[in-house]
Amino acid sequence: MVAIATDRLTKVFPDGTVAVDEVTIEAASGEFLVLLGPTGCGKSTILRLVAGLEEETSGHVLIDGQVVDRLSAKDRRVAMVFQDYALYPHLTVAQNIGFPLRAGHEPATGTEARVAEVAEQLGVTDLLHRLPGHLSGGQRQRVAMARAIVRKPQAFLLDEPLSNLDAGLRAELRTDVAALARRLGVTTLYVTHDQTEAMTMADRVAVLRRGVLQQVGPPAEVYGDPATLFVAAFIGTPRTNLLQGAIYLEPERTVVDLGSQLLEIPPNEALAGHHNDRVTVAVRADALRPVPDGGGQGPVLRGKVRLVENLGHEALVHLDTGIVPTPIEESRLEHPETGQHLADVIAEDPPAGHPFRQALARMMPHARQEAQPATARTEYGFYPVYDAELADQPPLGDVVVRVPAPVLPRRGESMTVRVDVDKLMLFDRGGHRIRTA
Ligand SMILES: Nc1ncnc2c1ncn2[C@@H]1O[C@H](COP(=O)(O)OP(=O)(O)OP(=O)(O)O)[C@@H](O)[C@H]1O
Repeated sequence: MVAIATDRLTKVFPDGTVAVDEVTIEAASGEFLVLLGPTGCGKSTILRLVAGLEEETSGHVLIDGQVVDRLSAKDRRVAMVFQDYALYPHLTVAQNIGFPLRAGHEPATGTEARVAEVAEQLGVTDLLHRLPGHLSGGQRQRVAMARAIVRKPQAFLLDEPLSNLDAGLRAELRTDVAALARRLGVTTLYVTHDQTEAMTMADRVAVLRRGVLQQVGPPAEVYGDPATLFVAAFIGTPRTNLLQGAIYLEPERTVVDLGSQLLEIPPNEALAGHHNDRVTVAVRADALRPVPDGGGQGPVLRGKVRLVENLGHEALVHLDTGIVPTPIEESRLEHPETGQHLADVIAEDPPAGHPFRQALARMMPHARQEAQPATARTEYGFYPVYDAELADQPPLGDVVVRVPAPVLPRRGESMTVRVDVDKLMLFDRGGHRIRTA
């Protein structure tokens, strides 16, 4: 098998859209590399450039170490599978799978055996005589995969192949697809905007934003050690709490002023140049643990319960802490999962007068009552920035905490959470990580 690489690959469309911006990545031979990012970040364009379906503006595509910029799509020997299957409706499953062999004028004798072999690998042997119209979505996708591998490609390019399937089938197929790629040892580039898919399938994940590569690493690394604020925000469910703050270095302690509350953090040499700097504190729900009111010793945050999302085995509790979140300057389109949270829908989208928002507000009449931009209330005097253009109302100081069932708090109750400061992540104003470990 062969490695697939891009070298400062750039694509600017005629209308000036920079879809891919100097992206350099390499999928090692046999590796399953997932390109992850929100809608419009350039994932599909990268795949199409690698496949030779699109011409790069600058930079190179390398297959097996060779620059293939001048090779036609057909000569690159990579197989691409799209989300919409694109099977021929009037051909049977067997004919669909065998189509690339016939189109490639390979001897008919070998075709049948090869079709039978890949049908077996994909578990579609029983369907060989059916027409695509008589298959389920999952079956169609298996057939599309079978057709893609029938010519023993050097690499697999998969563009959101599971996104048309329902959730259950998607979970099942994602295991199958990853297992198949590994069994065949084919180098695979897999595009998705679904972080669960990326985290469960990938050897490594490449996170993209607006055409720019943010970070490449194994799933545990991009989750646990994000390089940029965007990666921290995009990966993780529930969404990472992103809080505006400022750092104060004092002889006897190091403090992050969060506007309405202070958090003492361990002194760290990496912070030496950051006295007085505005930062974003990223804290995932797993770094927060409810403690009895008062909190005892150690760093805590305090807030009022604003919303309890009961998930059965646990609940996600939204605390109004008065701390101002850092806006991530992304639209809902860029972050499709956001829409699943009712509170976020109300907080972000659609605009105030919209009937949908009014309907939601009737369902949750108290949801935004206390909205106030936080102002300095600590001795350090840090004022968070509230950008009125990014939301039509001041954001609530929402911090999301996991609380195990069955003892769930109620709305309006006070709550104290202990912060595991070793898991705090700090980002500078440019969104770059300030590494403290
Ligand atoms: N032919 C084109 N002409 C102009 N702009 C284009 C063209 N194709 C794509 N784009 C733009 O390039 C950017 C990247 O598009 P691309 O399809 O690669 O994104 P994506 O990350 O795959 O998104 P999705 O998940 O929605 O498929 C987008 O802003 C898109 O609107």
